[in-house]
Amino acid sequence: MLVVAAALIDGEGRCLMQQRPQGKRHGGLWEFPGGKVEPGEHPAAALVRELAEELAIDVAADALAPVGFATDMPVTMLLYRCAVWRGTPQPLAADGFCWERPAALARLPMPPVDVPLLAALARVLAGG
Ligand SMILES: Nc1nc2c([nH]c(=O)n2[C@H]2C[C@H](O)[C@@H](COP(=O)(O)OP(=O)(O)OP(=O)(O)O)O2)c(=O)[nH]1
Repeated sequence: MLVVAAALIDGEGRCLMQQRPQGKRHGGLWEFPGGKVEPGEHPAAALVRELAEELAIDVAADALAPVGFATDMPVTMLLYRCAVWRGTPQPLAADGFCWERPAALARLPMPPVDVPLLAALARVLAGG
């Protein structure tokens, strides 16, 4: 299963994470917004679609920069970062969300595939 997700980064270097609804796989855990890539869909286009559906924001595909990928079978997740979008993110598909620096986000319970990707994001944002 190919999943795409976004690290939305605000002007203070904080990243948005959202809480998966109870009752879903990994319900209650904190995740990057995103979702499954549909058959034949370009991954960046899938992420633009998911961000519109989940957060009601407009993102241009060329504003998405790859951070890395990780696998926790059956999920392989591609993480992109994005610092430019139109609109104010709304938690349309989540139980809530928060903006925190990656070091603070590491304390939140999250699905296994997110752990190495959050660490990769922290390195990228630190410039290393
Ligand atoms: N969006 C997102 N999904 C993640 C993350 N980490 C992680 O393991 N996943 C998993 C949870 C889901 O199995 C899959 C994402 O698919 P989805 O969000 O479109 O699927 P869903 O569970 O909401 O919908 P469904 O399977 O009930 O149809 O990837 C993450 O950080 N962000």
